[in-house]
Amino acid sequence: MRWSKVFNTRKLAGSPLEAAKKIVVFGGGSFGTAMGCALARQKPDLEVVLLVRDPYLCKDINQLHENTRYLKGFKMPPNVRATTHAPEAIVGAQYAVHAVPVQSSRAFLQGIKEYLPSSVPIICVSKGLEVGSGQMMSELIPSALERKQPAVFLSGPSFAKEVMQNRPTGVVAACKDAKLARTVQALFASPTMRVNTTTDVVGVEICGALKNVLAIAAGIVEGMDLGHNALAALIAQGCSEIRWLAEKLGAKPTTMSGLSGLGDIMLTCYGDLSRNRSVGMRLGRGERLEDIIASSSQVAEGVATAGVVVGLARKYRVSLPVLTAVAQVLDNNLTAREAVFHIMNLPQIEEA
Ligand SMILES: NC(=O)c1ccc[n+]([C@@H]2O[C@H](COP(=O)([O-])OP(=O)(O)OC[C@H]3O[C@@H](n4cnc5c(N)ncnc54)[C@H](O)[C@@H]3O)[C@@H](O)[C@H]2O)c1
Ligand SMILES: O=P(O)(O)OC[C@H](O)CO
Repeated sequence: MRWSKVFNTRKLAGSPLEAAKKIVVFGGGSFGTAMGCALARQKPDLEVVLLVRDPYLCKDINQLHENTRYLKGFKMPPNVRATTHAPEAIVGAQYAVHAVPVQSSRAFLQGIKEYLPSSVPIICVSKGLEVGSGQMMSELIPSALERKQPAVFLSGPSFAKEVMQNRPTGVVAACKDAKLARTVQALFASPTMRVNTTTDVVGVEICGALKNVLAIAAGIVEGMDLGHNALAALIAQGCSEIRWLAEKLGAKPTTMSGLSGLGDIMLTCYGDLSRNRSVGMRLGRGERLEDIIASSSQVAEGVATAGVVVGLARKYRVSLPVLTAVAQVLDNNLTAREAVFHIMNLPQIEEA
């Protein structure tokens, strides 16, 4: 009740949502679609354009008002449409929501940079670290565009399906420019979406990337049927490891206990809808990674990010037994059973 009162007073004329006429969404997968629809539901005359690659999916979205590949069975608001034509998608847009998987983001951004004015804020929802460069999205975006671009990093516990169902969700908008973070807060805030703000971009990004790796570990424990005790101990250890690395990178401790930290860790490690957790579950049951990836049409960012974490652990001289064991299992250097044995037989420690 209190939320909706705040919401009603905030949505006065002159708000960012009121001023917005068109928003482009890069990537018409599950989360791009869900966040595009969340915006479109708030303002029927807002034009939301999904930039997609597949002309068949594009046709379905425009004719059936349904994303038949990524969110089958959900009707999309009539003010959401799709196109495969980047210049047409981008022209006149006041904001760009970036929902392309991290490993494809550099090539994607290089491809559209000439059409995207340098003043248009990117609202990045992708979570992960780039293989090779080790960069976070806040580093990758200016690097790929070869210029400064205003960017906000929106993260937190938010399964696409539940956003699409308009179920209550809380996220955090991170930007060094607090005013821009508040603009994005006002854009997405609704009676079913709470948006906190922070200037801790590094903290929000590292938590969002590493929780995917931890969710794979949680899935492995679940898939091996090791029990509730093991799962809780693993997640607690994983939280410590994320905190150790995040602190080295300059993240704020409060971010760890916030929506993008603990909130998203809990959702992804325990929630059945997590793709990363389900990759882990299948690994824990003995399936091969190649087969799991071949049978899935959706991205599990933790698979690529796990390898990057090994490099970060080395670079910042921090011991991350659980997170680095995930990379070892994914690379076939350890079986899931060996990884568990290895972690259980590490020296007993004082809690830190
Ligand atoms: N699904 C969720 O619940 C959720 C929630 C929060 C954040 N995220 C993050 O959002 C990002 C996108 O995830 P998703 O769930 O939408 O993924 P998805 O697998 O459902 O869809 C990915 C989309 O990106 C497109 N794509 C892939 N490579 C591309 C390229 N080179 N150029 C252009 N488009 C390309 C695909 O065609 C597809 O439309 C990920 O980083 C994910 O971690 C997802
Ligand atoms: O399905 P996952 O594992 O990619 O997780 C989705 C979101 O990041 C949850 O907040």
